[in-house]
Amino acid sequence: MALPVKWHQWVLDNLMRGVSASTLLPILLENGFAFEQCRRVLGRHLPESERHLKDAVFYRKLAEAPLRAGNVGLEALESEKAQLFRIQQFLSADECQHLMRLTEHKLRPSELASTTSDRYFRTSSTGDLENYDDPFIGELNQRIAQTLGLDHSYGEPIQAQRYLQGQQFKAHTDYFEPATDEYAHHAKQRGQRSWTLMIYLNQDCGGGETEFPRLSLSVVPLQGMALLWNNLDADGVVNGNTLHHAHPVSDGRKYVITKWFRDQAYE
Ligand SMILES: O=C(O)CCC(=O)C(=O)O
Ligand SMILES: [Fe+2]
Repeated sequence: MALPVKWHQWVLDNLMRGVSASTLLPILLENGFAFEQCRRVLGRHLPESERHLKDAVFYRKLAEAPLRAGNVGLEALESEKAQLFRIQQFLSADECQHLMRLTEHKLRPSELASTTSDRYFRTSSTGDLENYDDPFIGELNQRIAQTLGLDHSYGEPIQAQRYLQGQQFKAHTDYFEPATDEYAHHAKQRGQRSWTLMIYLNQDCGGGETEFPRLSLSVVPLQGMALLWNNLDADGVVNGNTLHHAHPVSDGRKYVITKWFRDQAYE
């Protein structure tokens, strides 16, 4: 993906004014653009020593991580426009029941990383499962990290989401939009979001499908099934094809687990 036109022009204007590519590169990276995107526009202006950052290797490894983790039952739902997989029976029915009971314990209105004036954009409730002194949460965190082939230090705290009838999460991406306040605020400490792993805890609800409109794919909740996708491409550039919409629940309740990983670990 090329840089947005406005930023492309900003780079060209600065190069014309004599600002060095080495000065522009860190500014672009700080605003959430991937090294590969920057390299494409800065090209030969970058000194030889800065043309090949380690990042390229890091993001390629990140993209391959779940494939290298020796997962049984990893099925690709899409591999060209995005990396999207499912694993059926990732959790047993008993484990799902246990997590739903925990979730009911303490819920808060779900938050949004991006700013929108639409009060109905995300109407579910969130449970912060890490706050409970429950040994299964640690085990689940470990199972998720192992499945993704990533160290748990890259993970955000595990959450559950509960949707009552009529509740939904409208079309959004899980990554932070580069060059926005949202990116500056959320990515400041631990960088961009990379992989998402979510698990459906029940299937006895109407509606609640997770639709990926740019992949022409709609996933119906199935108890215990995990969906995992890379919010970045293999160059570390945010992948807009991962746009997804948790459709309104038309009957009953829907429960899911969500776990996001970052491209920087906890210190
Ligand atoms: O509930 C779903 O189907 C999707 C949830 C989701 O996209 C999210 O929490 O970011
Ligand atoms: Fe999402």
